[in-house]
Amino acid sequence: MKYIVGIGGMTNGGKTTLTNSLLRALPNCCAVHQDDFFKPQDQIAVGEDGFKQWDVLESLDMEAMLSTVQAWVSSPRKFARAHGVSVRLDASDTHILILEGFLLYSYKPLVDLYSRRYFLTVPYEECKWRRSTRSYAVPDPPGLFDGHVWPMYQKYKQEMEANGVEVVYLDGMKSREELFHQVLEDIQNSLLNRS
Ligand SMILES: Nc1ncnc2c1ncn2[C@@H]1O[C@H](COP(=O)(O)OP(=O)(O)O)[C@@H](O)[C@H]1O
Ligand SMILES: NC(=O)c1ccc[n+]([C@@H]2O[C@H](COP(=O)(O)O)[C@@H](O)[C@H]2O)c1
Ligand SMILES: [Mg+2]
Repeated sequence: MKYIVGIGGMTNGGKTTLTNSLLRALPNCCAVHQDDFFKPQDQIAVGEDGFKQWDVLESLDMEAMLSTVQAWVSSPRKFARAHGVSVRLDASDTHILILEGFLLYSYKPLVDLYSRRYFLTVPYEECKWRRSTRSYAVPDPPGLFDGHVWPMYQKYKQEMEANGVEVVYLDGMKSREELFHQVLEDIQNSLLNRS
């Protein structure tokens, strides 16, 4: 069985942290990180607001991300081997792929592929604070969070809801351990119901 999990939601909600814990715990599990598909800096548009528009779908090479997912779908074993994930021969024939990123549910060709879509959120103040402690490959210029990051987050989330995309909301204020156990149990239950 092939099972695709989305760990989506806002920037600094805790997506990458949660994904790394799940990867260690789930058998035959690979991950694809949306952050690996940002286009080069010189291809990122500059908005009327003067900010580079990192937080829009057009700044990501989503076709390349889709191809990567399709490669996993066509052969999860080959994909796992190529990505250094050991395939457990004793485990049932279940293969899991985690897609992780801040715009997972806004790209039409991917949206129906998920078996389960999670969406991490934290309150505005917490998000802004966590973001201020991060160092991205391209550092945030002053004012980016309020001028670009937060408005784009709200826009895409509203679109997702208007399109009726079903997600399981996760409270990113819970501890790392609590979130990990909650999602691990939920995935395990969902797998049991399918088998
Ligand atoms: N459950 C949590 N509670 C408190 N801080 C967290 C939690 N999960 C992650 N963090 C911290 O928040 C920041 C963003 O986490 P990260 O997993 O990189 O988020 P994302 O990938 O969603 O941007 C990091 O400094 C991380 O250590
Ligand atoms: N990885 C990069 O090349 C890069 C560059 C500039 C901004 N970012 C930021 O990365 C964020 C998405 O990643 P997180 O969800 O892990 O925060 C976006 O909000 C974007 O502004 C990433
Ligand atoms: Mg991340």
